[in-house]
Amino acid sequence: MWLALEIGNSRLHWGLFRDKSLDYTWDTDHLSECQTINDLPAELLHFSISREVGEKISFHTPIFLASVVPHQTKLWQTHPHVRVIALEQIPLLNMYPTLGIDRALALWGAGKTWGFPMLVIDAGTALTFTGADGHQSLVGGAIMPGIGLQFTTLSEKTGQLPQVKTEIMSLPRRFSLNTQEAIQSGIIYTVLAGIKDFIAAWWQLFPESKIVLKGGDAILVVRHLRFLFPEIAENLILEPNLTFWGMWEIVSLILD
Ligand SMILES: Nc1ncnc2c1ncn2[C@@H]1O[C@H](COP(=O)(O)OP(=O)(O)OP(=O)(O)O)[C@@H](O)[C@H]1O
Ligand SMILES: CC(C)(CO)[C@@H](O)C(=O)NCCC(=O)O
Ligand SMILES: [K+]
Repeated sequence: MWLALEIGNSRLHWGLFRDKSLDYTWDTDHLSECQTINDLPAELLHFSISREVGEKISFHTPIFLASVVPHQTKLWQTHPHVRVIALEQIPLLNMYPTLGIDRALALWGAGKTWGFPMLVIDAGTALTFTGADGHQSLVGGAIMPGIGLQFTTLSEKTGQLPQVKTEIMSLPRRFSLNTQEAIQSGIIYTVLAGIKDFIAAWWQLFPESKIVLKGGDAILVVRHLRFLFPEIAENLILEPNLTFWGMWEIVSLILD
């Protein structure tokens, strides 16, 4: 039994693995800077998870960590049972040194599960595209501000734009007559058009490629894509736990 800990820019994502199965997943907040690992033991692991999970894990349960937030990595490295997964441990070819470990793991996990070539779209804090060819070699990708970040920066960096709700249940009018809807329209339609365009460009290169979507905003993205571009949406695979599958692939090599 081991814990997978993915440290993203917004929060911590946890997974509890037993053998090949991912028994539970949950999210918690980042550790605050003043906390040390000695403050946490049980409390932290039990924080915001069910009693059922809490009883299964202890301070001694091994934690395999993949992080894209260096100062959070530092805090967790003081934990005696934490092992940090590094880019070099991922067998993907043609990686560049500053590639995010989350992107590499998600791509590796997706390719191992559904086959290469593969494109992963992560609709998280940042919205990223990451693709590999049929030889398990990184082709490359793109990074843009995620949906939540676009809303937040717009309100924070302007004098009179409000913070608007990110969860857009139904699509706004494209040409809006109020500020809130105009912001939603601008962000959601350009994000969806951008995703459609990247997918079209990828399928030009790799017509047979599967595409997998993950991240905090993935469900929102798929819902709207279904409405606007159903032929694209029906070919997407939604897998919230993609990074954990990538971690499982790597950790089972280590534990063998
Ligand atoms: N409960 C939630 N807490 C935080 N963000 C959420 C939540 N539900 C949906 N979101 C959305 O998810 C996005 C963040 O995605 P995610 O949680 O995958 O990010 P992350 O922790 O930074 O991971 P990554 O670094 O892989 O992007 C935000 O844009 C936010 O709008
Ligand atoms: C792009 C993010 C923030 C997505 O989580 C992360 O993968 C990261 O910090 N990447 C480093 C830069 C890169 O992947 O090229
Ligand atoms: K940064």
